[in-house]
Amino acid sequence: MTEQPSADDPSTRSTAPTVAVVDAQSPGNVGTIARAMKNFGFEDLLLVDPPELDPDGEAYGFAGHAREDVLPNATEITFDTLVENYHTVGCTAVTNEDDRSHVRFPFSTPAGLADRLASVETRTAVVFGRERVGLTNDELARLDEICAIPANAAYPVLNLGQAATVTLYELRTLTLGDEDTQLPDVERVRATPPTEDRLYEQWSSLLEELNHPEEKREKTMRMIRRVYGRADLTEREANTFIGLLRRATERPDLE
Ligand SMILES: C[S@@+](CC[C@H](N)C(=O)[O-])C[C@H]1O[C@@H](n2cnc3c(N)ncnc32)[C@H](O)[C@@H]1O
Repeated sequence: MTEQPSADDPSTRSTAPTVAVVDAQSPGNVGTIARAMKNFGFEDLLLVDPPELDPDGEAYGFAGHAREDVLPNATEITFDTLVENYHTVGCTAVTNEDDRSHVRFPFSTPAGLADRLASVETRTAVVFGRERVGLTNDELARLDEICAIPANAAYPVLNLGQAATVTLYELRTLTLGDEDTQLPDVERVRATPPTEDRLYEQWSSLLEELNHPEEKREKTMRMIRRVYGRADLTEREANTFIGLLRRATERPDLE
């Protein structure tokens, strides 16, 4: 682990948020967070009172490819230096039982935070707390803002690694462009109006073959249009339905 940074350290000038963990306690949690950081394009990990990170231990075992960079480059920092040098966002569960004038209010969701941070160039640290007791009220009171993941009111407290993963997933828009994610950019070819017309004509023919009652046909056709309208069919899907409907219409046992 490297020494704590000075305010002028160029490695900490990135506008992508830094991730900070206060007293992570379990090395496994540090590894899980480092891996989530690598998955979602975050590089700078700050650790306040970190546990021992043995290269043959859980932290490196859980970190996946982050064992090559995020984890060995993690920096130890004091809480004081963290709050002095960063715009700090404290992540904590918030419930209806919390006093509204309390240090947990007001709060953003991770998605709201991502939107807001997109338009500011502040050196931000997203701060997570201890597995057992989270961030203390005294610590939360010293942070600039609060972020809470909306979860089940009956049990909104995620474990540390999960909380960091969900939060960093939402914040990925600050670090990864579309071209940086692995999902292929497959062009979705919507069914063209002439294909849709052929689809509805084929349905009409089938209703005819089925001797569907005349007085119901208009309503039935409207329903079919609405269903396909909501389904937002691709050209290929529409053609598959046309083929199936044609085969159904031409079945000799319908005559
Ligand atoms: C297991 S939790 C700590 C539990 C502790 N009893 C508390 O209520 O803060 C560990 C860390 O995960 C994060 N966390 C857990 N649930 C969260 C939520 N719903 N929203 C934001 N952060 C959360 C916080 O950073 C918290 O300090």
